[in-house]
Amino acid sequence: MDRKQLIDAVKSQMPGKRWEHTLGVMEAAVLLARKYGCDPDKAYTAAILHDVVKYWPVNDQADIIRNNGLPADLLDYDKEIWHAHAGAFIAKRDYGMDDEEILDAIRYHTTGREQMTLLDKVVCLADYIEPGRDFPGVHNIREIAEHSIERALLTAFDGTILFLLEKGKKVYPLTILARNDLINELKQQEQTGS
Ligand SMILES: Nc1ncnc2c1ncn2[C@@H]1O[C@H](COP(=O)(O)OP(=O)(O)O)[C@@H](O)[C@H]1O
Repeated sequence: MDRKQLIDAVKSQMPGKRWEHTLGVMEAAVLLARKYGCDPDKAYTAAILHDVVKYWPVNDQADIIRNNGLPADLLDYDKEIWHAHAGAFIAKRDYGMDDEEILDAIRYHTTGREQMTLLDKVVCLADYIEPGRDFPGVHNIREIAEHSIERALLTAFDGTILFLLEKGKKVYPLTILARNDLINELKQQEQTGS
């Protein structure tokens, strides 16, 4: 499948509004990749695919997780996070995506994870700050992203965690682990002056 075919195929899986969001993530991911030094092509491809199953019925997303050995604990948390893991599985099965770095970036784009790669960070942050996003605090995260991808992502995760706490919802622990890691990374950067 070439790039154009991939774009057309993924576009057909979602309503126009969500496709506009995907276009925004593609744009933001390429800019972040260029700025922070990871492969813009991989960032672009991961961004195309990141929400591929977002608009599939949630029962189908749950079945993908249940029937293919994906982390079953996801199903104990908000269904909003299922599409990332299910999406990585479908990207491989139905779209022939076999680049593990790209699959990881799709898989962890909503929750993050420990030891996030630069590509993981780029796609995850692009999802938060793409031009169509308009939630309280997004301008601040965009500004921080001008000088630190780790600090911007930390601020974004803090916002998501606070949002979930305020709503009385459970927090999938991977986001806490991702946050802890980012704090460690920032501390290290401070110590080494990088
Ligand atoms: N660690 C987590 N635990 C539970 N829910 C989470 C967690 N991280 C994110 N979410 C939920 O997922 C939502 C993210 O969805 P959204 O930004 O629409 O994802 P995407 O852009 O990938 O479709 C958040 O609003 C939040 O409700």
